[in-house]
Amino acid sequence: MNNALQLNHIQAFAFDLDGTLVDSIKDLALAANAMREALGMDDLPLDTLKSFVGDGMGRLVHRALTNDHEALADDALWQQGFAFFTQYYHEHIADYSSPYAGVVDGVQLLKSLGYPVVVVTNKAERFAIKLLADLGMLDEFSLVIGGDTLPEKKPSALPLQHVCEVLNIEPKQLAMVGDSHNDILAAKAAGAYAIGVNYGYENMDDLAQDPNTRADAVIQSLTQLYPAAQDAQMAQARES
Ligand SMILES: O=C(O)COP(=O)(O)O
Ligand SMILES: [Mg+2]
Repeated sequence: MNNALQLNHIQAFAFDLDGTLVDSIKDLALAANAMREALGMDDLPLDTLKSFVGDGMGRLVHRALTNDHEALADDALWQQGFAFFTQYYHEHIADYSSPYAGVVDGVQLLKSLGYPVVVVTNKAERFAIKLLADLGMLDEFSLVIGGDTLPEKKPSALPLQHVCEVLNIEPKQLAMVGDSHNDILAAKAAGAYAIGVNYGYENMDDLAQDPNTRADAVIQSLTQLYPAAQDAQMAQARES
């Protein structure tokens, strides 16, 4: 059981990209299967490929080539696969991808209350920027941190610590909203507030079984953040 949204100390919101802001799985899966076909392999089912997303494109290519979550492909095969995948995916990044219901409104409502909103994704930065730009969403975010922007990616605390430095806030004043264990682990490692979404690529009920990957609160739509943020701002105004 997760707690109700409690945004009283929150000054800014960081959003994960794949599985949280954007339903990108079909384009990722088509690119992974196009790569496999180019290398003479059969297609993999969408659900299998979905379980391979979340640790960046390098890992996705290893997993898609080996059809295994942990295995690493042979180096030369990986080089070939990665080159094919990145070129194909860059060209087809937004063929089928679109923001989830509630995302555009949810983000705009938070901005209307004055919160900075940023993106913290494990997707490589240039792909994250292209996807957001192609969907007309890039200008909503004051900062986009990709999986290769800093020396470490989620579940490391580093990307969220960096966001806090840039925004000049304390980690406990940042809410991280995501769909995967990496988002929750990163939030907890940084000391930020971890909000899970229950419509993405990982199952929040499964993640809640382990205290380390249990979100502080789970939401069905980003629009739910608005009334909770309004309440928090009213409580803050009463205190000051
Ligand atoms: O590219 C990935 O592996 C996942 O990206 P995400 O961090 O936006 O979910
Ligand atoms: Mg995600």
